[in-house]
Amino acid sequence: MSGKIVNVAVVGAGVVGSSFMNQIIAMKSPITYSLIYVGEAENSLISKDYSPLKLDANWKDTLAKASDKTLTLPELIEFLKKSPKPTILVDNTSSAYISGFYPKIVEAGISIATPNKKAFSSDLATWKEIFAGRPTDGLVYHEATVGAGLPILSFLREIIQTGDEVEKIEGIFSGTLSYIFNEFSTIQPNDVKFSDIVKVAKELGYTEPDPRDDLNGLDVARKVTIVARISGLQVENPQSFPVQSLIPKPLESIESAAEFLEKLPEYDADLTKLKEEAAKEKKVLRFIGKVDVKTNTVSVGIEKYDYSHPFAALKGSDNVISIKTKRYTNPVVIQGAGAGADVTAAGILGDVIKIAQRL
Ligand SMILES: NC(=O)C1=CN([C@@H]2O[C@H](COP(=O)(O)OP(=O)(O)OC[C@H]3O[C@@H](n4cnc5c(N)ncnc54)[C@H](OP(=O)(O)O)[C@@H]3O)[C@@H](O)[C@H]2O)C=CC1
Ligand SMILES: N[C@@H](CC=O)C(=O)O
Ligand code: NA
Repeated sequence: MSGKIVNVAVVGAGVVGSSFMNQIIAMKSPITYSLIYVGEAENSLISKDYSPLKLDANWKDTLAKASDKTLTLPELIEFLKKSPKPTILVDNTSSAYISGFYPKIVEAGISIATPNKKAFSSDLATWKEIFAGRPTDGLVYHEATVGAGLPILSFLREIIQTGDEVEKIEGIFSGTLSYIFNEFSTIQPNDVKFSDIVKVAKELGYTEPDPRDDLNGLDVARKVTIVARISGLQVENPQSFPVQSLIPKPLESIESAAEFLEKLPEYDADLTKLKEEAAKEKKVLRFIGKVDVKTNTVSVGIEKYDYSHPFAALKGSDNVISIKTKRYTNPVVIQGAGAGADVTAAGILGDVIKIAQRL
């Protein structure tokens, strides 16, 4: 037993955040992970004296009954700065507002574990600030921002640190779009409608809180921005390279996600035509992200693959990411579920453990 105690503050208890809470509460470990703050959008549990909150498997009921108002980010930072133990903030939201504070949080010596892609895929200057690496900075781990719990970022960072050089990364980076195209565009003909599968992907918890963030290609563009930056490319932002959107033009200006999903069936014919054209060539459609370090190019969009290609046989919400490097001339291929609450939460908790071991 090391006797080490690490304080943990959790923001966001939605699909992924709930699974994270269940896992951290159930986890047995020589390090004690002391939950001192759990905040939802409206209410929160705060341990004002930094003693561990008494939470068990019924934490949701306890949180629902909590009367503390959620701290604003500046208030939360002040609270965590005064924590008497090393502290990790777990951001389980998709909030750009919250992740906009990462540079300040890190500078305050607070570490971060998060599946939230926003800060890492916004402007390059923010990325540089977050990873400035000053000796007093908090640590930042974000494995679940790409491929959910799959070990993609840890693998990339480790091989690069040992002197390897990434040449090409290519693959299916979206659990949602993997699931949708695996069901929609198959080797055996089917009459599956694109809009129906989008709804199922949302029900299964694969999509972003607003599924349009998946369909417009931006979620994949964000992930590709992250792996490209780790691989050494100075990608300015996820809009600085070609990204294909699956949102029908007339639906681009609709405000609510609910109205968008209601109108989407009116445009099913376009993608059905595309898949039938591919089928005539004995091909399937897949949504791909590509990084070519040598030519400094990044792109995101639909591609056609022969029935014999491994991407054509993909199942469920699997991501498959192929990484070719100076040493791995035969690419390393990492495949597995790239979305879903439990696998994503495990990726975040794994990061919490890695941070705690280093604090
Ligand atoms: N789902 C998946 O498979 C994967 C998800 N991710 C990432 O995980 C993150 C969470 O996704 P998911 O759980 O699906 O999304 P959800 O919408 O289910 O959860 C987000 C939660 O954050 C809460 N929230 C928003 N703003 C605040 C705030 N200011 N303070 C406290 N809580 C807040 C929301 O509350 P409210 O609803 O009240 O606004 C909601 O409960 C996202 O960044 C996503 O990209 C990464 C990999 C896979
Ligand atoms: N919506 C995303 C969730 C993980 O990042 C996806 O479908 O891949
Ligand atoms: Na990952």
